Amino acid sequence: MGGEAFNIRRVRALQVIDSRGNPTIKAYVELAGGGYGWGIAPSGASRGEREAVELRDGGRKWRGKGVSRAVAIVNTIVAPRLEGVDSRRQSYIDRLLIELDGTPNKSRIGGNTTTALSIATARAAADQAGLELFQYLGGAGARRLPIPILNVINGGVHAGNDLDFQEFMIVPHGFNSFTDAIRAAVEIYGELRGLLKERYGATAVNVGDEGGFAPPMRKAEEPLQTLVQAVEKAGYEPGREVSLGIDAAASQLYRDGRYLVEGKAISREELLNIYQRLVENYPIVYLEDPFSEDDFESFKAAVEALSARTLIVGDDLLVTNPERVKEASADGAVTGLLVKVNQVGTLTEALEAIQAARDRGVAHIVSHRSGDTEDTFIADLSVATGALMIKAGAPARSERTSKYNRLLEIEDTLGYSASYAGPELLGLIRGG
Ligand SMILES: O=C(O)[C@@H](CO)OP(=O)(O)O
Ligand SMILES: [Mg+2]
Repeated sequence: MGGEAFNIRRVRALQVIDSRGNPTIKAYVELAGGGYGWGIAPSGASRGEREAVELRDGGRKWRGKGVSRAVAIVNTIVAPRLEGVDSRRQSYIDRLLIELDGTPNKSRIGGNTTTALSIATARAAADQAGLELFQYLGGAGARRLPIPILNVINGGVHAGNDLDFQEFMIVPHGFNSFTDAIRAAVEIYGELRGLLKERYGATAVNVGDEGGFAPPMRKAEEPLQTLVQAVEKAGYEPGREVSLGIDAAASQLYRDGRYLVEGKAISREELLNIYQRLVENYPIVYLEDPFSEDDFESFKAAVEALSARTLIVGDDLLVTNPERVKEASADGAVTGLLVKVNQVGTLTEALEAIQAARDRGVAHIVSHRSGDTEDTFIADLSVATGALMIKAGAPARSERTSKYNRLLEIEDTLGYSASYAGPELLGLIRGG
């Protein structure tokens, strides 16, 4: 196949909408040989302060959230620079975008713009090569399916209830395949719906941004207890087959050195005590952003106190930034990295962050955003990079199920050569 076939012939962008009904940018890349790719930027609500900036128009149209400026930047400034470049040179193209932007946080051309372009480029090159996206990105070794961690009870800024912590997840690890894990998750989700309806009435099973329920609960014990019941009712063993996870998204709870939990401003030590109690009483294996994005010391304390039982994962703390990952991993502030391409803005930088984590024995978890779309790129990315887990919301709402469905398809495509990360989880935590 001639090298020229991979050259970029045309780059375009368009305004589309995400799962919250906000505009977002979709980029298209066409190659000389006919290869074709697209990518849509997702959008977070509980954003880290150090994330790449989303470029938005302001004003009255599209409720001020339009991305027509970002679209215009692609069509007039970026497109001429990328045309003629070999689409397989992902890192060169991403560097070009970084240089075109020229700011440390991508505020000029927008992290949303670069994310959509970066994904579209990878997809086009894979298409031209005639490879599945996960195989193009990950090679022959990419055949392990990640553990889905499903946010089934929502709180924090993702829901209108009084739960302080943002996400309560089920982690179906004790299975031999991704397919079996998803089946269990769906069964548990169904049992949970029944339990909540019985207890709180029909409105409690309205769903939050990520497809999870948002029942009128207050204390963290309530969702955890209910989840254990739902796991048991579905016929699975809590802790052995299905464990639990929390994303506290604690930056959202942080005010002047204290954390607002259950209506009180508590100290970091008191918050750590709460986690300790929860981890002792419930089969929690995943704890994300237990402290604020500036509270490195508390993350370290959490790793010391809790890492024999649960992963301590940095999201807002690390913002998928390779330098932050190096620092936090070397310092023992995390045992897990949450990966969101749009937090840093390019695929190349996200891959660097993953490499930095891997080099330091830190597991990585590929993640969606609370405002997401039909783009299933993260499913392929998780398999390509050998992620331990994927966080993609509840098994409801198509922008969430599309990721799980893509992984079901990948497992099917791989056939006998597929493996599942689940059975390794407990050994990995206990051993580390
Ligand atoms: O905090 C998180 O981990 C994410 C995704 O669940 O939320 P958001 O996209 O709003 O940052
Ligand atoms: Mg988070």
